[in-house]
Amino acid sequence: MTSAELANEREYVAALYARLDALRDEAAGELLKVRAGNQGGTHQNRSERDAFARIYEDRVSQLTEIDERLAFGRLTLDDASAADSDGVTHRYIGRIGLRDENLQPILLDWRVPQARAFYQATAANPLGARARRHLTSKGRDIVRIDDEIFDSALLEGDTSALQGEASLLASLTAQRTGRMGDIVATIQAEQDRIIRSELRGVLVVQGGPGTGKTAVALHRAAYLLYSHRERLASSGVLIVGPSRSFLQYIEAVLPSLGETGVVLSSVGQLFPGHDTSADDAADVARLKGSAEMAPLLARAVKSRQIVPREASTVEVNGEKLVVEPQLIRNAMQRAWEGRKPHNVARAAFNKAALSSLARSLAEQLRARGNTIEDSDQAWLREDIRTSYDVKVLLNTAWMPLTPEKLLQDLYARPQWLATLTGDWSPAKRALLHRERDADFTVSDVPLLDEAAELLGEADNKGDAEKRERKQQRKRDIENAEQAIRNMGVEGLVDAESLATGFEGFVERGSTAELAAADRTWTYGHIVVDEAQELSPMQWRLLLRRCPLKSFTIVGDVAQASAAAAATDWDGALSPVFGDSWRLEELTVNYRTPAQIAETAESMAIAHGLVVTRSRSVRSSEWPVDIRETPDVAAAVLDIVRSDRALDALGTVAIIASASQADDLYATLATDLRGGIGRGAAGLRRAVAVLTPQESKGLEFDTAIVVEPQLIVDEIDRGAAALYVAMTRPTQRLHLVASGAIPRGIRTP
Ligand SMILES: Nc1ncnc2c1ncn2[C@@H]1O[C@H](COP(=O)(O)OP(=O)(O)OP(=O)(O)O)[C@@H](O)[C@H]1O
Repeated sequence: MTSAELANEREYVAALYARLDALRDEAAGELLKVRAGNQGGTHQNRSERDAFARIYEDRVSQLTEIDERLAFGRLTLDDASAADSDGVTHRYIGRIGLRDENLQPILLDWRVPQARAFYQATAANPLGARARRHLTSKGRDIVRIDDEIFDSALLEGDTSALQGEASLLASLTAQRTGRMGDIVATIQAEQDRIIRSELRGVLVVQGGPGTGKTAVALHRAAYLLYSHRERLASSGVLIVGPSRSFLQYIEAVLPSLGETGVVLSSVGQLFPGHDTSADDAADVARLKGSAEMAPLLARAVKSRQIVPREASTVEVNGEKLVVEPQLIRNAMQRAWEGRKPHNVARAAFNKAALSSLARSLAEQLRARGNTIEDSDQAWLREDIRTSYDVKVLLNTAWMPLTPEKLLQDLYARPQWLATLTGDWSPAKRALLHRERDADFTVSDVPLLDEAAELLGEADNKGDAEKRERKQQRKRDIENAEQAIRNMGVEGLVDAESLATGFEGFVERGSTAELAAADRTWTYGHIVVDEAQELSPMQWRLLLRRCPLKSFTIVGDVAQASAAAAATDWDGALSPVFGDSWRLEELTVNYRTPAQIAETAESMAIAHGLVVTRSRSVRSSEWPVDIRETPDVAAAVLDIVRSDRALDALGTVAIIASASQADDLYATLATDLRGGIGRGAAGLRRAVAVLTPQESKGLEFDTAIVVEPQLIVDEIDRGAAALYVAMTRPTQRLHLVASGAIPRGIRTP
């Protein structure tokens, strides 16, 4: 690399920033114009102008925010027709695409097909590229360039220029902030292939800890939103993660890639209106997650459609009428024929029962010598409908139900549960027992959803309104597309944002907002992270959210530690997707230094876990530190202090089983005061105290794993939990124990 080359790049990137500033000024000018013209016209004209004003505002802030690392790469391509005297063309790759005044591209969005070679070219398969250059910037300035040459003709005898991994290593050793950042500048070829894999079907990405599964899943979401904007704008993308703290950790990645229209949800939040984070004991969670809960709930609903054992007498306007059980049974039969959910079918049941009752009443009155014309049927029906006795009779036979009530009854009424589970042991039934007012747990969420599916909406009006809202959203997007064509601003604004701008017209909300609040919403694509943890009931829920079965599923079966989790993909996925899913593997560990990864893998293998071996891209200077001491808290404090002395701004996780974590936090908080936090709150502090479960998917400069043998012994699937804990650090791992050190750790 010569200083002249660096100077050239500085000049080019400075010109890109100049263009960025000009575009921003232009958008700001347009905004002023739209605002100035914002009087008069029809209501619709005004509303459209409001919408455009919002678009320009967004555009201005997007162009302002993109300032960091606007351009990060350059491809050198063979091009005989190029104006360049060397017969080569350069293409710059960045976070957004830019064109000059003559509409010639001067910067390519990283997601366009022409940018593929930047991520995938190799010397063996250069994909038309002769060289690739990584640009490292500080603020707006380029401070370093690193070249990879695929064509020997371009080498100037100096092969030390082959240092493509330099910017990757720089980003990997950078201090962790407690929030995940994007990796657009350094996406690796095996990752890029997964990111750009086609939208259709089910893609499963398996990889050991730190292989970039989460990073890849998020960049794939950004890629799909960009490449399939038309389809995904109105249906939306859902990203599911294991916990709120995990969502907090990843939430900045998509906005930094310019994508805000996704729904992020933890598994505990997938049933709108409930936000759960606590879970049941392992054996209870395992039962609640098992597929046998689906037929049990179906039986529970069916058993709430009750044919009376004996005839009953109802009073209608002073007239006594005997109602035989057969009349109710027949009405139920009619309702079942419609194959509708319980609350919806109830309307058909009521209708059929009321008609039969009206007929019986008419016959009874006629038998007594009254004249009843056909035209009198209507008021007879009305009399029956408003009769208190009839209401009680029909409601007892077919009560409207909510998912919450169904589940609470099932848990709090052991006798009813017993009638539904004749083949269960009493001990198994007891697992479900709990008080009616107990809080719902994460494992209840898919059961609530299953129940809601079986029950349907209690009032059909709600259903109709939701359908209308969805249709309206589709119409808004079509109108927005038309408006964009009319105003000649294609490429500047997208229909999704413009349609959202129409909400001034009627308060409707963005696709993401609508989707998040609506249980019956079906998404265009779903990304599931830490997917190995999902139970069969959770998979059923997710499938209902995307019947088109367009999924990206990432995880590591060796890290499966939830009670109802699967230990192989086939077992987890075949009941949901059959064999129509494709598997990709990630094999390079970007997070954990080699000596830590090896120790963790050795422990995992010694405990019988099937790990996907991966290659660490680096090692760090700190060997795994094992401390055996009777005073664990003092040792942890000592390690935290020396770690802070080594790296005052780094992040530290203290990972301990639940029985230890709270006490440790209480002890350490006295010494570390505001610098330490428990659970998700710890992620905003220098030191976080977490259980292995809470640490899932996260990473820290240093991890201190406390009483590792207790983690193995106390937690269901404890070895997997310890494997998760040991693979969190990017630099240093300490193990502190007053008791035994788990098998496999001393002999890496
Ligand atoms: N191509 C890349 N360039 C730079 N950093 C990367 C790249 N790929 C992954 N990383 C970094 O490696 C770390 C681990 O990535 P990530 O959290 O996505 O791994 P994971 O496979 O989901 O791990 P786990 O299974 O342990 O949750 C993150 O800091 C991520 O930013």
